[in-house]
Amino acid sequence: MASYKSSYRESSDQQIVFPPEIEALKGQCLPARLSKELLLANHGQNLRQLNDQSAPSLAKKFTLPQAYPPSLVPLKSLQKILLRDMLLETHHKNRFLVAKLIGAPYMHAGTTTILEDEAGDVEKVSVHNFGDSPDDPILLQGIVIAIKEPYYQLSADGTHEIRVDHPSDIYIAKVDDSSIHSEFQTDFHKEKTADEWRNEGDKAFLEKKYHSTLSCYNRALQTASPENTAFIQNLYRKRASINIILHRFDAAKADSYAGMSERYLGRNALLLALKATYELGDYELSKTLLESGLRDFPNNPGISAYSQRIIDRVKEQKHGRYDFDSMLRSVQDGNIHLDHASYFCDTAIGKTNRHGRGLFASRSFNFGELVLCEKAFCLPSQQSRDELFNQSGAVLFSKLVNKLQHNQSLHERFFDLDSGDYPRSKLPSSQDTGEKLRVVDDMPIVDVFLVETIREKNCFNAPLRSSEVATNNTPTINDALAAGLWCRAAYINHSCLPNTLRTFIGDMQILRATRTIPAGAEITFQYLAPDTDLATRQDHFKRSWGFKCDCVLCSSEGKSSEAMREKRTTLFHTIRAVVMKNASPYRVSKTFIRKVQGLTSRLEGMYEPSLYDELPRLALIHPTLWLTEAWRSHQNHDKVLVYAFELLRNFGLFTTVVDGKLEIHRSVAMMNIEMVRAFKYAYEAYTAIGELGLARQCLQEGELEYLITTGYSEGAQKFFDIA
Ligand SMILES: C[S@@+](CC[C@H](N)C(=O)[O-])C[C@H]1O[C@@H](n2cnc3c(N)ncnc32)[C@H](O)[C@@H]1O
Repeated sequence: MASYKSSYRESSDQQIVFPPEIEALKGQCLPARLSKELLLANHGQNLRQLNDQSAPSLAKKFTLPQAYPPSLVPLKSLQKILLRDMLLETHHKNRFLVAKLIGAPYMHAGTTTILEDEAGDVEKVSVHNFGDSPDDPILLQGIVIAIKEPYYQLSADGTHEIRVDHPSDIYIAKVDDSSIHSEFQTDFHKEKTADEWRNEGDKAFLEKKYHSTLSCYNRALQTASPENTAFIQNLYRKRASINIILHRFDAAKADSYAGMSERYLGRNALLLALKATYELGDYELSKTLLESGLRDFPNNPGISAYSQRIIDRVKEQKHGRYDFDSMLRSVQDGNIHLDHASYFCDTAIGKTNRHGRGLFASRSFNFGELVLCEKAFCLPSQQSRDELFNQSGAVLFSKLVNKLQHNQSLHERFFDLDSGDYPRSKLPSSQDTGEKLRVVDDMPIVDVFLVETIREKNCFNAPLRSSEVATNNTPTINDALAAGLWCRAAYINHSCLPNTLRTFIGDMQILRATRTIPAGAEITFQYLAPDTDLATRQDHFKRSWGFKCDCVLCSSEGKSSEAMREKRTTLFHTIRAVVMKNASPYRVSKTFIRKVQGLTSRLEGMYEPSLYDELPRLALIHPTLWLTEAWRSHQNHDKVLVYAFELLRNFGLFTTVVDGKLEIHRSVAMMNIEMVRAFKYAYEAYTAIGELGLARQCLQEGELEYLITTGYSEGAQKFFDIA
């Protein structure tokens, strides 16, 4: 979680220092503006320079002096402003600027172009987070836009520009747009007929320029005669399919409904509505659409193809029944966005005593049982991961903004997430219903700074497949961790001694119980595997999420004197250094093993029994794992058993053998793949000394823990080396 620090935060943390002559311009109108010719010439030069450079990177740094809120006011309630009246370093509340884009756009960290206002003044404008793309720009030369509550930015080098960060602050003018009261619009918008716009859209579609297609279809719809319903409905259907391609599912759903006529309850419109609702995860509505589709068009393969998919999704959503093997196969084919529904209906969001909101069990869960399986709200694709390995937080941010910008129905789910003390704007309410308005001037309101704060506090780093932990401890580039966001799991609070463990297959997050969870109990997991040193781990939690962990382990560890904690940490590092000299435990002499054993016993003596008798002892985990493996390489089965059970005990899993049966107490146990290894080694050792009952029990226990730590049972036989 939270490994990426956004650039806007960096810049707001570090105040920009302006030279005095530039500082003096703050809050002033610009004394002398560049001429249109000069500005366009400079722009052209920038454009050429940019073309000479390598391709612009999506994750290129962007800077912003300070966060400012998006406009929540409809255009009709804002007052127009001209460039000449705008003040530098000022956010012009309650104002809007109407302008025509007169430069060719170039894309770097955002889209930069030149605008001209209604008085003929010109200025550079840079629009960020708009989802614009170099091959298929949205902010085309010639279009008219309104910038709501514009921010006039001054840079330390004395350059200036209109800066737009919130996509909902850009309004693209329609044909004959009365909301912006401008003469500007007419020359560009009225130059083609509806037919011509549609044909141009079709042409752009064939060239795969989907933004252009959309813009042409919009113009065709705005220009078409209202009587021409067949033409209009056809255009809605066309636009619905483009919206599906662009993942604008809300708009696709609305367009497909608008594309259904009474006479022609169109097969295509129905299929499009089915696709859009399915992609939005509304399987109940998809089911209803499917039923009418099967009734009216029984032989349509496109519609019938949804039958089994919808049945499966409902089964997953309601009962948590998944085919994990097929999920795994899909990911192996390089696909990370899996066609599965989320199961979380057996959990509930509630208030905790000290940690804000949390997620609670609505029923009891047995050890190993699936508690939740959630499809990512957003997880960048494999290609983005490879390209921008170190920038996955930036990619996630950009994808989140894009998704929210076009799918207002997802806002409640996302914007309800924790944003710490970020000052949220109060959304306006509808006069009729009193409901919060999330759309103003037909644009879903997206506060990009809020999106980033939510991302930072709520995202997880995920591998492509958690099974990698069983074979490979360091992920390869293809299996690299990428930042993603899962909205339900984001309510889960951290505990160092949690009751669940999360794993991943592609974009599905799987959560299993690591002990029995009674109904009503809070569900917790580890945000980070806790560092052995209390101060270091508290520091991680503080820096990344702003909290101090007060779990039983941290509280008890806090009662250990600082001197004792320091002694433990120092000895732990000494053991690590000694062991690292002989990195592999498989080729070491017994004398060397005994040396490590001696040091480990000393470390054990530094854990006060009064505090740790019933708790994990984190610093002892690695030494005892090493000793188990070292004795295993010498086939000393008795020693393997001693250290395997010591290892389990250090994880907080206490075992006793009573009447030839293993009894396990796991109420404070942590779990990871090393614990599964301990069971594997104990199974092998018991088998070797002929204790077959205990061997079987260790194997069964280990297999269940394998399922929890990797997410599924595939690969367990190989891991335990059993036929
Ligand atoms: C992913 S959110 C978890 C849900 C959050 N509690 C909420 O109210 O939406 C992460 C935030 O929860 C809080 N949190 C999580 N674990 C905590 C813990 N063990 N102790 C205190 N606060 C915690 C912190 O404020 C953290 O930034």
